[in-house]
Amino acid sequence: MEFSDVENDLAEVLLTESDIHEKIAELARAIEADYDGEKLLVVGVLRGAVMVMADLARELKLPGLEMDWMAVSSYGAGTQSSGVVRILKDLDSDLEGRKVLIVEDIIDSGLTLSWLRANLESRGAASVEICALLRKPDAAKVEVDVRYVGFDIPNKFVVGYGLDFAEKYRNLRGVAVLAPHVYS
Ligand SMILES: O=P(O)(O)OC[C@H]1O[C@H](OP(=O)(O)OP(=O)(O)O)[C@H](O)[C@@H]1O
Ligand code: HPA
Ligand SMILES: [Mg+2]
Repeated sequence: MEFSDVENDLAEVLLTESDIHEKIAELARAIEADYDGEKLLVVGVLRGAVMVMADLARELKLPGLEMDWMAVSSYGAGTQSSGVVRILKDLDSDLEGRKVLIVEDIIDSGLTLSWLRANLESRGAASVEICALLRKPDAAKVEVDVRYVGFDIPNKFVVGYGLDFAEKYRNLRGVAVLAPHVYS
């Protein structure tokens, strides 16, 4: 879906498809350097991280790469985190002794990832690192130690490239600020 299809719902385009793909290649090179020769398990956080996970995993040249998925939710249909993280679908993999990289679309309040990292660490993983395409530094309620970040963005509700408002706009190829009239 192109921005022009939903132009009236968007206030501003922040990142184009090519901005994102350039950044994902950059992140992949950093990850490859850190996990060279190792068996890495990438964990995509459904549903927002589907696009980042699909693009990043295909960009990574790591022969031992495995992919698994977890679904958690803290936003429901609103634009504010409820602060309560629910597991909707758990991993299929055993994490004991594994090197794990959580792949996320966005760190907003940080509540989802700080909870998720602690949860995965408690399962005996050898290491748990985080890769997030977007981060809102001004929205942090808890600090999350992220090894790989794509872009720091303003504290505005954004959609596209996996990110939704009430399940819509996930299929936009870029990332845009949602116009306030859509949710107010
Ligand atoms: O840093 P936080 O404030 O916790 O927000 C970030 C999380 O919120 C969104 O997911 P959401 O819970 O809306 O579910 P979804 O991925 O299915 O859209 C987003 O995909 C992140 O997972
Ligand atoms: O800005 C956002 N947009 C969509 N989903 C989100 N989940 C956390 N922050 C956001
Ligand atoms: Mg999510």
